[in-house]
Amino acid sequence: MDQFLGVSQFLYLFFNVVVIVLSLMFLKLFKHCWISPVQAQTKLRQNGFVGPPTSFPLGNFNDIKKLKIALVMAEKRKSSTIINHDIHSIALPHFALWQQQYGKVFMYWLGIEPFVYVADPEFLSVMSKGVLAKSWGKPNVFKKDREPMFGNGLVMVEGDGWTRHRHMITPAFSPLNLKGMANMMVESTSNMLDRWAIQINSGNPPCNLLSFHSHHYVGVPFSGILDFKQTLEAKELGKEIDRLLLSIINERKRSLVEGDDHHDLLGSLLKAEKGEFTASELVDECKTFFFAGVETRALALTWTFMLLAIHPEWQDTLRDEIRQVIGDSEIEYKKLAGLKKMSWVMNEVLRLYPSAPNAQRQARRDIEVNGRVIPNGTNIWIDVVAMHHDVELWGDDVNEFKPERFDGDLHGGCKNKMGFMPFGFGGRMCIGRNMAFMEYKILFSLVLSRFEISFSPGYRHSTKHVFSLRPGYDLPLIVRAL
Ligand code: HEM
Repeated sequence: MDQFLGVSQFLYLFFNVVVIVLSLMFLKLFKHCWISPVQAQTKLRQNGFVGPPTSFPLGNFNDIKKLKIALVMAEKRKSSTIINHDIHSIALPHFALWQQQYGKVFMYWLGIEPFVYVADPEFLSVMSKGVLAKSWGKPNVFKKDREPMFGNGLVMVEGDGWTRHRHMITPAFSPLNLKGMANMMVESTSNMLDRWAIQINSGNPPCNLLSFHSHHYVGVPFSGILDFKQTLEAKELGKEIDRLLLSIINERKRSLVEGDDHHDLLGSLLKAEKGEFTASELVDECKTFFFAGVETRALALTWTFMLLAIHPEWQDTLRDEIRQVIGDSEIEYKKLAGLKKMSWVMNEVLRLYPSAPNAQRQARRDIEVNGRVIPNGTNIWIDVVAMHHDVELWGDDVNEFKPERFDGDLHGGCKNKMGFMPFGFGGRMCIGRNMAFMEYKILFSLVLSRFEISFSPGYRHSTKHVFSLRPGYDLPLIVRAL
């Protein structure tokens, strides 16, 4: 009997502990999913942030999805020959609609995460003045998705860690190191163009330049749950890339000790950081260089090919400049600065079709902007496409391809300097921008000296926003040798 009482008391105690643990877990979940979002919404509303009605637990996901589907249907019905650079409502239909209803700063929700949308450069300018670069957060909600690509590299790292990483990496992008990389870029581009020439001679001239961009897909918040298989695949791929990079880094370290110099980014980084990064930090930085640098550059090149195909007069203008600045001699790093019109073209391409169509931050403390408080933890979505296509900032010709607007003006005549930000803003501005300009100038100097570009009749103009801003369809071009 006593034994039976002992067992039943134990079961009673066990049951109570289970109930208490489950209740605590439920309360934690309830606070995270319900109380905290309601508190955040109340605070944002009290501070004057309004936005589209939201519902639990998806926030505005369904509205975004519906608008995108409606757009795809409309696009399919549209004539295939129209090329219109007024792309904001095509790439980001939900933001275009909400902007009409709520203005250039408003609140919206991705699931249970509050976002403040910003397409007002004045607001952005005041907001960024109040926060040190190292004190900005990157939205936690995206971190899981981006982990396989960036790890805890410079794009994602925060606080003093960011200051340390940025300080150690900056020398790798110095003019001296870029100069060392220039010859390698000339050589590899020339080899690629030789292959183009062979392709053309073999009677296969149209060239689909979409091969320039990679096809990785980056999910949106909750995609881990909604698309479990893809998340798992991304994780596996991330691990495989880590292993591969680690073996390359170890090999490079060995050859550096033996005095074997490499003039690429990893070579420059290893020389500059003097062993202060751990092996896994180096792996993360290599991944970061690849994913932050490759897709953005590939898209800048892709959109430039498209715009130069529409504007053969700009191909001629650039050819004249290349003849004057470089002539028949080899391309040298120091001459590239003279290609001013090429810089205008690159800026104008990145204005109309920014490879990085948004910048994101997360407040790590309350931020006051003109008397309104963005509460700690709020995510901030800066819509670069909207600002680059804002008629109030650029004037009536905002959607025209006019590289000359950058003649003598780094901001292309934009009424607010923060309105043009293809490389981001503040201390976290793109570390690779000078490298990107160098590579762009080398590539187009070589391409335009040898080839003429025009559209293949199959081209259909459209844009698609999947993390970056990509062409909606392939980009078939006709490439003719000059
Ligand atoms: C056309 C080419 C490129 C474009 C349009 C571009 C654009 C951007 C943008 C918009 C940011 C975010 C800045 C912010 O959040 O305020 C960024 C950051 C960054 N970019 Fe680029 N980028 C390009 C090329 C490159 C290249 C070639 C590399 C390196 C090889 C690179 C490495 C990075 C890194 C590491 C960051 C993070 C910087 C930090 O947080 O301190 N990018 N880039």
